[in-house]
Amino acid sequence: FLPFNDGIRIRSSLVVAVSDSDYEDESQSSSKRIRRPTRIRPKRPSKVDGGSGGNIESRIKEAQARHQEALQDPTLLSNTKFSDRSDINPALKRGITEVLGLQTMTQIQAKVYQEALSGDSILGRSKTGTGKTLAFLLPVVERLLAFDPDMYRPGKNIGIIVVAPTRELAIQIADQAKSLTTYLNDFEVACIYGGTKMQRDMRMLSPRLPSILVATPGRLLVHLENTRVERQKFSDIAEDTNIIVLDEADRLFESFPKEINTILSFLPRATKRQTLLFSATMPKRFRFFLRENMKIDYKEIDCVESDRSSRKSETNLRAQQFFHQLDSMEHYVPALVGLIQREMKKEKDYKIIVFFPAGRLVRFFSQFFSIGLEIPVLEIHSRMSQASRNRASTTFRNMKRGILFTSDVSARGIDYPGISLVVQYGTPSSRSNYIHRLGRTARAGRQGQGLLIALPFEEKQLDSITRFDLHLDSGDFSALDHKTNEMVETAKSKIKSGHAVLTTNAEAACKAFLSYYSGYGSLKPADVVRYSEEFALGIGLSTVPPVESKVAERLGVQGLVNEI
Ligand SMILES: Nc1ncnc2c1ncn2[C@@H]1O[C@H](COP(=O)(O)OP(=O)(O)OP(=O)(O)O)[C@@H](O)[C@H]1O
Repeated sequence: FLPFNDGIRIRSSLVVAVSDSDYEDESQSSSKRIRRPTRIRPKRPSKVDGGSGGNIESRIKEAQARHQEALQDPTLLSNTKFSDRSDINPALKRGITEVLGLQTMTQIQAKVYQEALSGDSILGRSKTGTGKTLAFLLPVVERLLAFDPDMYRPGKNIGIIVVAPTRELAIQIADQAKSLTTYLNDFEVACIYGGTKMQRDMRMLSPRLPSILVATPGRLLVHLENTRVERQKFSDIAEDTNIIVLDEADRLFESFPKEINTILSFLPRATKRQTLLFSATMPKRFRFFLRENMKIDYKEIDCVESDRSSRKSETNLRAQQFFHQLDSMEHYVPALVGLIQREMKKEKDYKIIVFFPAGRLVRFFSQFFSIGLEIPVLEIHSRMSQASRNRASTTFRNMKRGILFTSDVSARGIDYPGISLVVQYGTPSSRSNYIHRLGRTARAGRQGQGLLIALPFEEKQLDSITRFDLHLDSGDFSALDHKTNEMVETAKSKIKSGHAVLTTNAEAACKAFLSYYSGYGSLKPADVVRYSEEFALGIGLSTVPPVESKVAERLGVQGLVNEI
């Protein structure tokens, strides 16, 4: 974490009118394709947050089913029904029960509501899939409604800014805010994120400002530093925003420290605003960082620590966790194929997410499966255009059965309904990362499974995760049936002979493998190159494709690979 200077204003001296060019936000995307931004308008209940958008009877049924599922996790719900609380605005209650389809507050929702309504800053932690989104949205909207006109005027101020680390998560939060506020008048929700045209953001910010603005850090910062809305500097508008929420706060501070630091410096001082920080994980160094550097006097609400009944106390009780150790890189591809086939046979309504360590690996394997093995697979990673990302995300959300290959852009916060299995193909970089990826399954009382596949050289990394009570999955995935084996070999021979799509992506995947594992644990450069060569052979290439000398030097493998 970088040193943090909350309260010190860091401003760009140059404030320019918005240009027509694209801006990227999270450092992840190289795409220049443009997506129409989401203007989220309340009052029109729509198909959001797993809701059917159907008639009232079907929504009531859905709500009852959701409540029954929630009851399956004895640690999830509190004793408080939303309808029992007289201090929740009736219009918000309607949004919660009729649109979101919820009856009883979860533990985190009940605890945060109580505390946040007073305006205190909150550091909130509860396990993945326990309803943190509504836990922060409900009290802040309720507070906003109670503000005097000198604090907040609808359309003239942005009441609440919510920052989330990925675009999909920002969209999801905005969707939930829209559902919650469906029956409120004079209340708008807007969502801005990278990969879209700035001009379109402007249409969401003017002529009226939204009550809630959900944003990714990069795009928000661009507006704070450069934009004028109706001739007013956006940064001056933000000076009057008294409530800020940082969702997945540990990730935001870890990956975007400068951006978050600067964003907060544009807002009212910590003592004058309400700051809500949420995540399922609060690593020690993050707490230390907050204590040392942030001048926020926050209350801590930790629903994880209080849950001592569970041994696997940081992961979700309803997620069964398995691991499998690959004994040779030769098995990398067959084990992946065999595993997917096994799961497809095992569950009628399989809905599987497979996490890979890099976007280029995601791209290659989704094409290897879709083109080479005729097993359709969706992909989401930061190397796609935002439009394709959104399309894949919506498709997967609505699928009863399907497979998504993805990178860590989908690791946090994303709430795809009904995930039966989360596979982590390669040991994740940290405990937190493991918890968040696993948390895409077994949400809100549902059951699910997680399977971590450790590569032959990842034993040590796996050790640091054993505290999660992983059970061994000793299945022999790599023993493929004759037909599948033939298909794998045919796909590999296409790659060898220079298939237009597969070969290019195989080469990119191989470079990504080399690059990712070069910075990994205590692997020696010669070993990284050896494993990369074995990976290359496994996907049909004859060797690691040549890398630029500069890159080889950066990765510490100069002289060990072919350089150009
Ligand atoms: N009170 C409730 N009763 C039943 N289900 C709920 C309740 N509140 C939220 N949910 C459902 O729980 C699911 C997970 O909610 P949400 O995405 O807010 O979890 P989260 O705690 O933020 O998870 P993550 O840590 O992964 O971001 C959603 O499908 C949501 O509709």
